[in-house]
Parts: sequence; structure tokens; C-alpha cells
Amino acid sequence: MTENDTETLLAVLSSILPEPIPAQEILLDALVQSNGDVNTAARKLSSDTNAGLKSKKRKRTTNLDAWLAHSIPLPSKSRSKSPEKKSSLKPMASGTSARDTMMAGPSRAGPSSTTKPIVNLMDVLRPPPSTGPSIPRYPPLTLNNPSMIAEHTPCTLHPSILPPELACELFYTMLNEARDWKRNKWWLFERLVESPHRTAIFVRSYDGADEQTRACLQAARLWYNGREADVPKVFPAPMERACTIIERVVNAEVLKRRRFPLEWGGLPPNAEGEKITWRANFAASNCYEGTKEAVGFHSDRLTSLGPYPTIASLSLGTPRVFRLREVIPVDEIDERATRTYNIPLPHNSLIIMHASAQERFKHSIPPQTTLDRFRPAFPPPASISSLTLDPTNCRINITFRFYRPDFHPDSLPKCRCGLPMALRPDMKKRQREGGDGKDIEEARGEGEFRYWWTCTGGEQNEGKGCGFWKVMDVKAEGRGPFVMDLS
Ligand SMILES: O=C(O)CCC(=O)C(=O)O
Ligand SMILES: [Fe+2]
Repeated sequence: MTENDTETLLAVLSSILPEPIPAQEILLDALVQSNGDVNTAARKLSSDTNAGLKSKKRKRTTNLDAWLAHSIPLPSKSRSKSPEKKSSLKPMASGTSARDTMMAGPSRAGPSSTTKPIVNLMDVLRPPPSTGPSIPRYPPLTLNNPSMIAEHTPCTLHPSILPPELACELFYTMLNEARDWKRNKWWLFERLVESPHRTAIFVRSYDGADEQTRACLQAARLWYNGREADVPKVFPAPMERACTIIERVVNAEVLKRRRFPLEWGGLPPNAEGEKITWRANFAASNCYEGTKEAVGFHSDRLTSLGPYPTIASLSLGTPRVFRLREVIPVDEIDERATRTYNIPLPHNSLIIMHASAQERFKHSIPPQTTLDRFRPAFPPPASISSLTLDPTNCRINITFRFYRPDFHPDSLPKCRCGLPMALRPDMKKRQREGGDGKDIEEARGEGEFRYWWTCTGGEQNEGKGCGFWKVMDVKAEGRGPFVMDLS
């Protein structure tokens, strides 16, 4: 698939087609044949449908601009008035998000090159239309404790992960920096959208591992789109201390779990006989101020993390809900519906998104109507004289990530725009026929995925990419070692 998230493309395509909407497989096929271009796919499907049958049903809007206009609800009394009213409207709660589209590609065209106004991502997207048949649907489920989380999701929750004083010191340190963090901007369907929260990136520096740090710095510059990439900062001292603790917890958890063939196989033991399975060499930090700041549904881009990554996500400050939703594969869509899981994340908790969480699920931090104020148990360190953001009202999140050496920025394939491509799993299709004799039941929810390298030009170049994509072939590309190479 091309530059946009498959689920979003399917949702958009279904929304702009006349009824009856073809089956998901047909939509997917049309998207693949059209190199992910929704308008071309829609034209193709409409002409197929018109040739085959004459639908008496109401015709839906059939172009993308009109879809985008419709996706932003106008208050009833201004419905027939001018479109510039849009920007003053409240954001919609979004059911899908293409946030994963903002995590790759150096910038070529900055925000200033647009003539259209920058819009909030939540204003552009709307939930996908509900699918037809009467399969049982379950209401959202709140997962209140670690055992419920482990039962329903590929995640584990670790409350009170850091010594309380360190958690507070890290919270104040990051909050103090957060006033300078940026809102990510990227192109989506020819609009420049802006994430409704602030982000910064950090790389870890190791003594004697300069090549690794340099690679992380280079990879980190692929993080942003649509604007000049900032040079990432090095982990501040309390973040480094927190990271050492978190790394130990993550490594212990990883070794307890079933491992997937394409997970990182690790380096051979070092001189001290220590074997590194997961190393946090990079982190993205997010700040959510008040109730409205949020991040829409997305899965984290795999470009530098490789398949089946482990991501450790630390929450500090005011509690917020972490929302997860499984992406149902197309061949199961008539059998089971997805379910939304809400996980409250208190101050000083770590949620680990284990291998397969990015392939099977999307996650988000939704806006809320109310917030519990955070009452820090310790005052700010003496080095912080005044805070511009209110510590009772903000959540800081730090996602510790392992940038794999075999997905080094120099090794990323380039598209026709000449940009490094982004790695994405085919979330909608799971391979059933693993060579390991797994039957379909066993594979359900855990089947192997195919991965695509996709052009990212569309996210940064005023929405215009080359649409080039190709399937990842780990052997031909010389990647690894993977877990499958170890046995
Ligand atoms: O704030 C969070 O807990 C989630 C952040 C996130 O999904 C991300 O940085 O990719
Ligand atoms: Fe994420």
C-alpha cells in the first residue's frame, strides 16, 4: 500500500463510493491496483459497478475533497454558508488516525509552502463506516489491572515502576522542556494536519558506542515530516536513570514471552557475558496539556524498529486513558468485531507494548471531558526555577524504543521521490500458512504479517508522493539476526 494507513484508506474509499459498498477485499484489491490512490480506486470501482449493475440507492459524494468537507460537521445553521467557518469548529473525536504516517521522511516542503490552512488532525478524520453483518459487538472494556491487560492485549502494565522521587524529578524535568516541544505536522489527503499534542525526540548516548548513537541521530531525523527536523537531544540525567531501570524490567518481560520469528535476535553476549535483547537507544516524549490534547489511533511506524518491536511507554503526571483497538483482518471481518479497550495509566506506570502490538492493534490517547489533577509528592528540583506549564494539569509520556542496527538509516530502500521509505505491516491480512505447522485457530490473532516499504513523499510534499511500494524481503535485504536465525 502507499503512503497512507490501510485502514484509513479503506474507510475513505468506502465513504466516497456509491452504495452498495463492495466487500473489503474488493476495496483492498482496487487500492493495490491503484497504488493506494483513493480517487483512482473509487473511479475504477464506480465504473465496474456501473457496468455491472444499476443501483437504485442514493448516490454518495464521490470525490475526496467533498469527503473531507463532509468529514468536518458544520453547525446546522451554517451548513449552507462559506467553508471558512470550518476552522472555528470543535474537533471531532477521531476513530482512525494516520499518526503513523508522520513518523518518517526528512522534510522537503515546510508548512509555509501551503496555501490551505493547517487543520487539526481530529478535524480531518472520522470513524470508518460500520460494517454490515450482525456479528456480536461488545462495548468498550476498561482494563483496570495488570492481569486484565495481559489477558486481552499484547501489553503488560507495571505500576510504580520508578522510585517515587525519581518519577517526580523526571516529570518536572520533561515538563520544563515541554514548552519548546513541537506539534507534529504532516500532509494527509492534500491537507496539512497538525497533531493535537507536543512531541520531542531523544537519543541515548553510550560510552564507546558512537556509531550506534550516530545511527540513532540519523534515524531520529526521519521521525518528523513536513518541517525542518530538530536535532534530537540526549537523554537528560533523570531519564537515563529511569531508562536503566526500565530496560531491566523490559528485558525480563521479553524473555518470559513467546518470541516471534522476525523479532530482533539480539547481539552475541558481550565481554561480560551479558546478552542484550532489548536496548532503549531512542525515546519519543509527548506532552498532553489539559483534557483536549490527544493522539488519534495509530500504530507506531516500524521503519527503524523493524518487525515485532517492543516499546516501553512511561506515564508521568495526570492520569490519562490509553485506548487500544485490534485491527480485524479482512478474512475475519464477517466473523468477529473489534473491541475497544481502555487502560487508565496512572503517574509512574509503565505499559510495555510487546511484540505484535503494533501489527495487531492501534492505540490512542483520546481527549477526555474531565481530568484528575496531579498532586506531585515532591517539589521541583532546585535547578528548575519556574514552570510555564501547570504540573497539576499535564501528562508526560516517554516511549523508550530500540532502533535496530539492521534497520540502519543507510539501509532503507528509496522510493522514486528519492526518499527513504517507511516500513508498515499489512495489518489487514495475516498469513495463515506458516511453515511451522500452525493451524488457522492457533494462528488467529498471532499469524505472521507481510511488511511493505512505502513512499512517504505524500506526507511532506504537499500531499504528493510517488506512491511507490514494495514488499519487505528480509533475506534479500540482508537484515537480521532475527529470532528465527538463532535456533
Ligand atoms: O502518550 C502515550 O501514551 C502514547 C504515545 C504514542 O502513542 C506515541 O508516541 O507513539
Ligand atoms: Fe504510538
